[in-house]
Amino acid sequence: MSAPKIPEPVKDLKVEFTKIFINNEFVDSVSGKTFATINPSTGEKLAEVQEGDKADIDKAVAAARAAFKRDAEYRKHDASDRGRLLFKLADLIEAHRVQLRTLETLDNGKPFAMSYLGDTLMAQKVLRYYAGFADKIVGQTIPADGNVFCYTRHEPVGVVGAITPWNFPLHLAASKIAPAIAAGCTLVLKPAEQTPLTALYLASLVKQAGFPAGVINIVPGLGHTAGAALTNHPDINKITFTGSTEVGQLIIQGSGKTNLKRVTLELGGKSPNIIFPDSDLDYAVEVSHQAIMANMGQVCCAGSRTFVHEDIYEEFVRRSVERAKKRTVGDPFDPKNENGPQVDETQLKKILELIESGKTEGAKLECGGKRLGDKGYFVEPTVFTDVTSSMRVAKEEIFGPVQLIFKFKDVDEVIERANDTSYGLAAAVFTKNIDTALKVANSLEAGTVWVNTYNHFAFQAPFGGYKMSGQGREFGHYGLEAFLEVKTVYVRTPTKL
Ligand SMILES: NC(=O)c1ccc[n+]([C@@H]2O[C@H](COP(=O)([O-])OP(=O)(O)OC[C@H]3O[C@@H](n4cnc5c(N)ncnc54)[C@H](O)[C@@H]3O)[C@@H](O)[C@H]2O)c1
Repeated sequence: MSAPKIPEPVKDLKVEFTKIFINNEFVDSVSGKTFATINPSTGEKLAEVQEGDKADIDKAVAAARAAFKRDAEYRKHDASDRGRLLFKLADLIEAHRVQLRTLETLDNGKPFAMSYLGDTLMAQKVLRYYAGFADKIVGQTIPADGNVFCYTRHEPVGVVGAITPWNFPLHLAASKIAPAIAAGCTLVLKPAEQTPLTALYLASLVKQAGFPAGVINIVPGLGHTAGAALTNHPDINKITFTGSTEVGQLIIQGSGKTNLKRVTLELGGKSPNIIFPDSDLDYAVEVSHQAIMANMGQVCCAGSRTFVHEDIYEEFVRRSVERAKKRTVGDPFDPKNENGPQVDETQLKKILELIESGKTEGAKLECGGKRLGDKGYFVEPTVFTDVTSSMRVAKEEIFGPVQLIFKFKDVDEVIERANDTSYGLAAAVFTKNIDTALKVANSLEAGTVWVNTYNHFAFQAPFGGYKMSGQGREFGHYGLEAFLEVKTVYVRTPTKL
């Protein structure tokens, strides 16, 4: 299929939805508090949003629990009705895509085309993928020993708490909602405080789509208050979380301290991208550049450690630096810009501080390294060489447009170095040699490995991390199972069946 034409953004879009969404109603916070969401391109306030806290989370969880009761309207629906609701929500996102994309770019700063490709389109796709699953969730009949008829039922895990980050706000909100609803759960979603606006717009579409009250609730708020209240809530059966490894650890602790709620974690990464000398150099340089620079480097599986074979190292570095210098940065609504701003001042400062540490620790800054302008949170595309594994830039997730290029000599050495990280989200290898490709792919400790490509995503396939990059999987059938409990039923029979 050819890529659809990207339409013009909405001019002077008014922010309509800033309230907490509980029981299909937009309401103010119990405390009366609000927080500001900022346009990262200008640093100016976009809107004041109602700030949910523990009392609001309690209300939302009570609404989701009531909607999950066995005699509630939602539980009496046919499974295919849940699929129909998800299809309807996807259609509504498609109908409102220009408003949603405009809002995403205003709130997050990502290029308008990325708001289409990375968010509204992904949101539609994931909702449609799981909509089809709703009436295809099947158990087994089991030839158990003894005089019994034995079968399993796959039942919804219950009330789900979903916590999302700011880098793909709409896409990740939809990615939590879709499998939870397909499985028959109800849900309370807390979007990231930096980018709450598209999730709140989505709330208005939830109501239009016809979801019964309480099935999907959306509570904007801060992490250490609203997020923590959800994590520690005794009446939440499962948390599905995307965000940093540090907060992932708090979520597991919260589960352990309270009711052992199920937990799925999609966390950070420091993903290796390995280039062998037989690869197509122009292609490998471009894909490796995009692997780290796309979405301003704010991608959990970004190719943040580029390992290049010594035979092509000099030339690869030369071309990568040339490419990084050409990358256009500026107003994300201007289609000629490849990068917009980083999401907020905190991220800007974190990235600049890590760049400084790289320079102090002896890495060679080939290009970039500075803030661009004094308005908004723009960072120059940056390339470092002569990086060693002990440097902070090599170990910590920078989450910015900073490429690190390392030199290697042979396959076993690079596998070892690539795996020398506490993360394990993704990895890539570029080579024309199938034996090398398979050896590397099978040896890397990562949840996803790309061969001769990067950042290829399909909702039909699972995604998730080894080691400290996560727990469990999202997407595909694996992602659905994460929202299901398995019940085994034995029925005594007079004879062996
Ligand atoms: N693996 C993936 O699929 C994936 C995708 C996107 C982002 N990420 C990771 O997310 C991180 C960037 O996002 P971030 O800075 O927003 O992460 P973050 O962990 O600070 O925030 C993510 C979410 O958690 C909430 N939160 C913060 N403190 C909390 C607490 N104490 N209890 C409960 N919730 C809390 C935030 O409000 C936000 O909604 C990066 O590390 C990135 O790699 C991972």
